[in-house]
Amino acid sequence: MSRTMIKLCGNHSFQDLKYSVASGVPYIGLVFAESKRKVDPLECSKWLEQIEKGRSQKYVGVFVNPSLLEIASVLQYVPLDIIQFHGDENPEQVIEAKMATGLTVWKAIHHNEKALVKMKSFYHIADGYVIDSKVNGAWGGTGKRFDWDAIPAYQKEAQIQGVPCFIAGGITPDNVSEILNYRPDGIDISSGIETMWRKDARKIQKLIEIIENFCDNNYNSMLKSNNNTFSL
Ligand SMILES: O=C(O)c1ccccc1NCC(=O)[C@H](O)[C@H](O)COP(=O)(O)O
Repeated sequence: MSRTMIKLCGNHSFQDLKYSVASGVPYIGLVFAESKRKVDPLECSKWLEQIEKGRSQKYVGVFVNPSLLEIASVLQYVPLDIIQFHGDENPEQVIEAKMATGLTVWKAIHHNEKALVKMKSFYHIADGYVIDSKVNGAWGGTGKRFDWDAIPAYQKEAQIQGVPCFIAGGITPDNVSEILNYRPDGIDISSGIETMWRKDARKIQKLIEIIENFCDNNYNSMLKSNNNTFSL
């Protein structure tokens, strides 16, 4: 059983970034769309210069319906590894950006009755998905969860497409155990690791401990049920 991946999103200060990078999670999110968590590319590049991230950690830039120019103006300063499209971009726009930048692209899909059809339209285009809640007037970072019973259908579609599926929206250290029972490839969290809009090191640590314990326990019970033993 593979570990659930973690993306800590919406880092919008030097201190936020330091906490998220130090946690060792594989994905660090930066929002370049209109939001109270929006970061300025130049300022962000100065923070990043002072931070040594782990070799395998990746920076994910979150955009909402961006033009190519907008993406380029961020990439000029910030060495993003992944572009996350969090608006209502169509497949053509995502292909165009993917070709122009050569970067990995993730597509956010907002949970609703048409979401699976939308997800299918990004087959062979999106390199990963973030399934999020949609709240009027906000594209993301709302702290609101959707009906998690819908998760298996999204996971199944991502599996067919051979790409990872992150679940977002209202996840917190207090409810993450519940979502782990759905075995998501990854979780994407912003509000749930904040206190007064700033990343909270204690919440991050609690989140990671819960996920690591859950994954280790499941791995161990899987070994037991397969009757596997290690010999020294
Ligand atoms: O975080 C934002 O403010 C934001 C604004 C506009 C588009 C996307 C945004 N966040 C994207 C994310 O990947 C968040 O982690 C995701 O929406 C979950 O947020 P939360 O419910 O606060 O954990």
